[in-house]
Amino acid sequence: MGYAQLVIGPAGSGKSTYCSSLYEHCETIGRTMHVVNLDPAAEIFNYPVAMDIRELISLEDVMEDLKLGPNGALMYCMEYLEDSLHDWVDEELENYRDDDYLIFDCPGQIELFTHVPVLKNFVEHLKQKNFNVCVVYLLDSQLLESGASHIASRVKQKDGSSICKTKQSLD
Ligand SMILES: Nc1nc2c(ncn2[C@@H]2O[C@H](COP(=O)(O)OP(=O)(O)OP(=O)(O)O)[C@@H](O)[C@H]2O)c(=O)[nH]1
Repeated sequence: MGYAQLVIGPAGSGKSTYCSSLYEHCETIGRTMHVVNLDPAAEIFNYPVAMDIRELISLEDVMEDLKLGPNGALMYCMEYLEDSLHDWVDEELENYRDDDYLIFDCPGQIELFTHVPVLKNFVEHLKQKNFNVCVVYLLDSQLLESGASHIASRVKQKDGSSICKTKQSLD
């Protein structure tokens, strides 16, 4: 069995910092772990990148070729990743032994979790590949003082669609 930890949370909440600290900690205590970059927009890393979505697809290429903005291009990249679960992802996972620990540094855009099932399917795929999966959700602790100011409350409408409530509407 392999072990996987998905690190998620809003942009700038400290996901990459957490991954890099965890990597350093594991090095110090003599444990092996590998950090995977799942953010096609990431450019600078403070940890050795073991597996990198940018080897599969580049955000810049998508923006240029498909004339998309950064958010649309990110969505495209992640759906491309989903389409590649049984080839690129599986081939990359083959490089890791049964008892290896993988940490996935994920993109922060909330749409990837609310609008499309990409990350959910990614987790399901890891589980099918015999990975024991957990998720770490990071949040700036200062935001805890005022929940309504940052939590977008998803409300089901009568027709089954959902809307997001912002601070103003919550107030
Ligand atoms: N004060 C403080 N700053 C932090 C902490 N963790 C991260 N930072 C800083 O916050 C900024 C963003 O950190 P990142 O690790 O890049 O955050 P991220 O969630 O990976 O960001 P995205 O990749 O843009 O989604 C950096 O300048 C970090 O140095 C923390 O625990 N405390």
